[in-house]
Amino acid sequence: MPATPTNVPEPSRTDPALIRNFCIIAHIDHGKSTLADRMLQLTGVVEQRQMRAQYLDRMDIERERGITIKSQAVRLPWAPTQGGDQGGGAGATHILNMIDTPGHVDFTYEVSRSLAACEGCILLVDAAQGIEAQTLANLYLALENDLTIIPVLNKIDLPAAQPEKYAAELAHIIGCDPSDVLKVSAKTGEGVAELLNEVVRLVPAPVGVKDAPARAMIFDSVYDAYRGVVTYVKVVDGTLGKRERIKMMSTGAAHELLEIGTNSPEMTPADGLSVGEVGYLITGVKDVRQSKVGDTITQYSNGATEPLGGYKDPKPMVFSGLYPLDGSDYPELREALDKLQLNDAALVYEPETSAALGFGFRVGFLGLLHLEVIRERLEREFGLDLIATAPNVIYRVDMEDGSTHTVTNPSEFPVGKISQVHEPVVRATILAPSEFIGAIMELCQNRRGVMLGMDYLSEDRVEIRYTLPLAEVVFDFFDQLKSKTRGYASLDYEPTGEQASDLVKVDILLHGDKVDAFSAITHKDKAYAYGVRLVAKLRELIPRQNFEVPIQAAIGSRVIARETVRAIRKDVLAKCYGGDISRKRKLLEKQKEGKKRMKMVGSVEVPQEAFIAVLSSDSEGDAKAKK
Ligand SMILES: Nc1nc2c(ncn2[C@@H]2O[C@H](COP(=O)(O)OP(=O)(O)OP(=O)(O)O)[C@@H](O)[C@H]2O)c(=O)[nH]1
Repeated sequence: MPATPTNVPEPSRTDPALIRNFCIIAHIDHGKSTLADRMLQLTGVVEQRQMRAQYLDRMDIERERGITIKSQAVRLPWAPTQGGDQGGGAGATHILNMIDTPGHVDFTYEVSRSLAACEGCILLVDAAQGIEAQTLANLYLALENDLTIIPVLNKIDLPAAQPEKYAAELAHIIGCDPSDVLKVSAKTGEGVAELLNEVVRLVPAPVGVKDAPARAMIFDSVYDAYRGVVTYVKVVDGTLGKRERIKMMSTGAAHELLEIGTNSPEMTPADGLSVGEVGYLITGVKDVRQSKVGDTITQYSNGATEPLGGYKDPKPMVFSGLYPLDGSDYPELREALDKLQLNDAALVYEPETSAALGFGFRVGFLGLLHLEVIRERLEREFGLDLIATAPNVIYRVDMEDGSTHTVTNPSEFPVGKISQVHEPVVRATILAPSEFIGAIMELCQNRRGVMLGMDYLSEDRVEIRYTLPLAEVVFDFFDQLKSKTRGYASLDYEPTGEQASDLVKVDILLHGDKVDAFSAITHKDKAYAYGVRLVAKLRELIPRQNFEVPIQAAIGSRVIARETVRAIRKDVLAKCYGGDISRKRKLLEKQKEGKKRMKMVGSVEVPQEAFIAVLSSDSEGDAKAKK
């Protein structure tokens, strides 16, 4: 049941001057959920007896089960002096909309849409740990969106807390006075009421044109098994009313508003939403791709003509083949992908067959993190065991006969006379303490980067900009960057087009048969190292067979590396003298078990582990060992 506070009367259409839209940004584990809990409690939207730890997270679990959905935005009524120490009676009741940002900054576009729905943010930092990479990455995004930033140190109840030290650090980074940094304990609730007062005092009220045609920005879109897609919006101009016909401005598609309302924190229907208000709407669409993050909603007739800025069509940048370990799980994999796509506008896939891995899908992702999240969800939520082929980007291949091929799978790289191969490039921005400049430059140089510039943000922090081939970024670049900078560097990149490069396809042959799953497109200078490394790795992983198995790496018909797995099946009974039949049986059973996990590739048995080991993300072109 909606827990409507009894003590605070709430106006149905809020005066924009009384609205404050804010979000909490923090490094992982710095206490964002705990602080949100305290706010729900203090503002009375969740009654004491219903309160339990991480209230909003609890809804997350429910959402997975399809019962209710996670609140992307919670409406909190707050009269500024309530619970504060100013005294003098309660002020006017304000509406604070706390907007959740997607957890990871790698989904920069989604995070920046959530931030665009706010006028201010709380920058939460653990008082025992100080600023971390994600704090900074989020902070810079908030600054880009012109948000008012309220610096807050959390966990001041901890004995290890060093509030003075970290207040100075925070103040230095955002350019305020250390005394402006608030200190709270989300655990005990100390300082949280004062923090809410500061949100009212410091965060600007939203501004918009009340009588204009409606313009609402979609900052999140969530699929719910019972209600279809729930779209979270911030109304920038005008008013959206119940049962109104609306239009998605990027596609022109029309929908009827079946329900509109706010979350406090359960969904509460309302008559409409107007300037500055944040809430949800339901149109009955069944697929988030029809209600895309960043799009502008307006009235169907006499609507706005100019969309709000910032809409980008999600475009897959990285592709990988996903195959069930057990071929009979293929229908389940298809079903799982269908389900995930309902909630993920950026996920695209099509069926694909591999001689080595059987039936699977070629799946397109926004980036490597997106890939990992999807893979993890397929395995965790749908119980699938998967093999993912090494991720690759999209290549454009011009042939001498004038034709052009778009390649999303290395095994489809055209044969014949190629005139030029183009690959996507990104503009990468790396922020890190200046002591790591050398290590970062070395890494970028190794990845075929071209430096664009470098600036000192403070005396010991730098911003380094590079153009890098996307293919070099998607392979463990972030991991390498983190390990070379002790976790301090943050990385952001955006696509900036493509460049012609000297690229070749390296094939791996087992006993003369090409193994499509191991084909890779690499820079010519790295092809040899890739071939040698892969072949050596496979030799270690492929057990001896009844016959000799040559393992070769080749560019076209030219073999660049070769190893051999010598013949002879391992006789597991060789050392087993005498007549202990049970021991013999055990050994044979064990051998049989091992064989079950083999895949036949042509005439060669390859253990699953070989695929997994070879395709894991450290199978990178340059010979740098992963730390
Ligand atoms: N002592 C103390 N512990 C706190 C405080 N705030 C949060 N914690 C603890 O810190 C841990 C992380 O808190 P969360 O609220 O889950 O952090 P989060 O930032 O939401 O983390 P993610 O949801 O994983 O990003 C939990 O074990 C909390 O109990 C605080 O003020 N004092």
